[in-house]
Amino acid sequence: MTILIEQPERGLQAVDKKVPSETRELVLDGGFVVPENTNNAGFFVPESNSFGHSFRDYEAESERKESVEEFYRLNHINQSYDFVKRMREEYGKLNRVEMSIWECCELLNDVVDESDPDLDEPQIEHLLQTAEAIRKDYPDEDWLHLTGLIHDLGKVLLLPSFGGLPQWAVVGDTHPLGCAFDESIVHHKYFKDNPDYNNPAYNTKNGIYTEGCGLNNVMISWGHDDYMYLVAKENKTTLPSAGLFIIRYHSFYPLHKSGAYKHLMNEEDAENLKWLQIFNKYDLYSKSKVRVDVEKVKPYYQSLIDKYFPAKLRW
Ligand SMILES: O[C@H]1[C@H](O)[C@@H](O)[C@H](O)[C@@H](O)[C@H]1O
Ligand SMILES: [Fe+2]
Ligand SMILES: [Fe+2]
Repeated sequence: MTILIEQPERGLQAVDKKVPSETRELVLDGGFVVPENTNNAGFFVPESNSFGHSFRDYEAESERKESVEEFYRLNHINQSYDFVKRMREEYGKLNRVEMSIWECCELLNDVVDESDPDLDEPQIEHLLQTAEAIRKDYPDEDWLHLTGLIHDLGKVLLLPSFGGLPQWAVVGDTHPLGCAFDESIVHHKYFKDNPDYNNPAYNTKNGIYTEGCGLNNVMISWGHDDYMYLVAKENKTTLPSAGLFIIRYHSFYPLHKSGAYKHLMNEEDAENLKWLQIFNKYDLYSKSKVRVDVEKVKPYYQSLIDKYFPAKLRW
């Protein structure tokens, strides 16, 4: 089957990487049939996830509904400004493990994400499904294939050797701290028990920030996105800034799906956001039960790792 992907506007460019203007298709051709549908912008998207529900439907009755809601309750209560600040400082030291990118991919074999209503496969499958789907549609953007492969590697924070953080501190959608919690955030009602909720310094539209200050200056809830961004940056990756932006903000659905918090972006963020929106279709709609042959694709991804990363990284 073929899925048509939303078109970025013609003539607009990302900072390092020009957003291509020709039509791209998300092809999920694993030899299985997925019901398809046309969204209101005229693009084909799969109608249902592996459980037969629509994607990111947090209200649909399913075997995962209750546990996902409980996940967000804990996430919203515990992720405070102070918590995030402490985690960034602590994990910014990168003094836990030394290993290659591929070794980290293999560790994800043992990780299942409890926040995700659409997928219960080991995470390594999701990485390869995302990367391979992008590769089919954007064959020349090798940096974007690699970004797909590594975007969720930060989920190793769940493993004991990385501190064994609870799920609410690793996965799920992200949102800013230090300003009001936007209503578009999944299960928003649980924020009322967050210590920042009634703090007048943090609960206005701008909070501690100024308009256009740039997302780099905004504290985002702690998890696999920001951690992997820190790992990539501190280990001196040569990925373009759009790749780092995707890794850092791919769970920031309130921004890239709902358009909340756009007033905090600067010009560079606005350019990079176009790539993130392309990426998101692959991250979300490539989730399926179809397995990728790891050994077959490994040499290709290893060549990209060698191009953009050192052999060993500090984690
Ligand atoms: O449940 C999912 C999952 O944890 C993804 O890795 C993350 O990027 C999404 O934003 C989240 O909703
Ligand atoms: Fe993610
Ligand atoms: Fe993902």
